[in-house]
Amino acid sequence: MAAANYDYDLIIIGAGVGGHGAAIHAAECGLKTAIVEGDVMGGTCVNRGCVPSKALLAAAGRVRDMKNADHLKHLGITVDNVSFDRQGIADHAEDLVQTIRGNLTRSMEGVGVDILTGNAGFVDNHTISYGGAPGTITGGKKTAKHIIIATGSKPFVPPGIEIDNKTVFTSDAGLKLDWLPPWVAIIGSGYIGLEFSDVYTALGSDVTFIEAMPMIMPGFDREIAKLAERVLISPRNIDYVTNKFATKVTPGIPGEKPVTIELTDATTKEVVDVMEVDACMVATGRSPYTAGLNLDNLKVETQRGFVPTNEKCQVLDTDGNVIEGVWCIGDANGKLMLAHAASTQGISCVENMVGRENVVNHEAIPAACFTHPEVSFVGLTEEQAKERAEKEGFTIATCKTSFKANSKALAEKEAEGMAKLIYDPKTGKMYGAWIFGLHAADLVHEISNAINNEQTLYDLKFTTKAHPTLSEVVEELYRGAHLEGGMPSQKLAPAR
Ligand SMILES: Cc1cc2nc3c(=O)[nH]c(=O)nc-3n(C[C@H](O)[C@H](O)[C@H](O)COP(=O)(O)OP(=O)(O)OC[C@H]3O[C@@H](n4cnc5c(N)ncnc54)[C@H](O)[C@@H]3O)c2cc1C
Ligand SMILES: NC(=O)c1ccc[n+]([C@@H]2O[C@H](COP(=O)([O-])OP(=O)(O)OC[C@H]3O[C@@H](n4cnc5c(N)ncnc54)[C@H](O)[C@@H]3O)[C@@H](O)[C@H]2O)c1
Repeated sequence: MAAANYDYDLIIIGAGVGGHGAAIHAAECGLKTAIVEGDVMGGTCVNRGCVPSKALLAAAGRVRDMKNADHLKHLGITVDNVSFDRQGIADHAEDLVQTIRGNLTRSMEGVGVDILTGNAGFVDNHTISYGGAPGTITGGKKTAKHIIIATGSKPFVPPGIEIDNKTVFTSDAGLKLDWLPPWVAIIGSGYIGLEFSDVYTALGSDVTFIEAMPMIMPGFDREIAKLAERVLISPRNIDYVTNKFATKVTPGIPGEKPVTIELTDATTKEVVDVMEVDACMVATGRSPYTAGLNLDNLKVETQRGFVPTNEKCQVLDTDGNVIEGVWCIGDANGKLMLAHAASTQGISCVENMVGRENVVNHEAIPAACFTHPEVSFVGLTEEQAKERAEKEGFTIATCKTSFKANSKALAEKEAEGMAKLIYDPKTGKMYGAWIFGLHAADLVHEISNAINNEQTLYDLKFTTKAHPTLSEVVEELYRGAHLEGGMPSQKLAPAR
């Protein structure tokens, strides 16, 4: 039974991972819930993002490993004639998408969430209209006490770049792995660019990065980016240009006519080169997918397309006031464009709806780039932490450890890597952690959970990990951190 006078307690617009997380939790909390999807279930992550990209990375990673004769020889192994089937790898990704899309849909049906189809937009803050063809809203109307916008994002393509989805494409078409261009230029060296460079080079393509910022991997902690460059870029068939914008990209014809890319210097704004390559992937970020929601009816003005929200993900009107009953989560609010951030925000909104105060700490949300080896982090870079420390008047210190000191990594002969912790030596508060190395994506959670639970290094310094495990990399960080308040010896297990 929904709240008085409404069809539902909660309607969610968009069935991506954010919408899914909110729907499952709402049903568990006893809220009568519906989710409206204008396209296929699962959104970006399942259909055009995390899921197919990780399937490609898994297969390409195996190819890279098995072709790495040097590494295998050190383990006493010889493998001859490694080959792969491009279509087979593409099929693996597509099969996984189908499986996870089915699981996601059934999991919502299983807890009684109503699935409505068609594009949705607002009539008012408690009413949506849905069911028309994309871009139109002509179907039925439904009311709810609460409405969550979870409409996600689409690839951002800078002006001047012509997409033909064959020789010039974004991740949407790239994930289909229709062909393996001998030489591919990737515009943007963020998450998507890096992960695709890992896939392409493992499968034999050469890569050139075009990056607008003065350095590649500009979002990473500088020290980690330098090491990542030494391992992920320099030894591979990858080169790069930095401080250059791709200002004009013209598609080609595979095997006949090259793609041309006009490069403009970011400082002088002058065209400095025209590159010719076989293909070009555009990985220059993503734009919120909020058009068509009829946000005017709520007096909401988007900011570069993002829906303005407060710390609880409640939507704000043009005067900055909370619009009662309307929430926005995931890529559409732009707080942190990651799948698990979207779903955590969704759960948090539901908690607030049922009267349990909740605010997501985005500095405790981990992130990872699934290259081989992986990069992971939580919180701030050292550069950001220094800036904050200066502004807020505290000190920061860093502590580092190498995977070369870890027995498990050495046993695997994969000891190229480092971990770094950024903390306040007085309070033991952790502001950020960065890990580059084998299974970094899994290792970061211990630290992100600790930050979320507001644990300090005084709580963690002498915790124990099994030996030999990669987790001892994190143990090394905790033990190596210098605490000005002395050693927390009372935390040691009592002697027997
Ligand atoms: C190549 C790639 C790899 C990625 N890899 C990772 C990764 O490894 N880890 C990670 O954490 N993140 C990853 N991401 C990011 C992740 O996919 C997104 O952060 C996440 O999908 C955002 O979830 P969301 O629920 O906000 O939106 P989405 O997943 O985009 O879902 C939004 C849904 O809303 C629907 N919709 C939009 N408008 C309407 C409307 N008006 N009416 C009805 N329905 C509507 C859309 O059709 C869509 O299904 C990746 C992204 C890409 C592109
Ligand atoms: N493993 C993961 O969690 C994962 C994987 C893929 C994508 N994602 C998400 O998807 C989103 C999009 O990823 P992305 O890699 O496209 O974006 P990004 O923001 O990570 O990187 C974009 C890069 O492109 C550069 N750039 C922008 N315009 C340019 C231009 N005209 N010429 C040259 N360089 C230009 C930027 O300086 C930046 O380095 C990210 O926000 C990320 O959160 C996450």
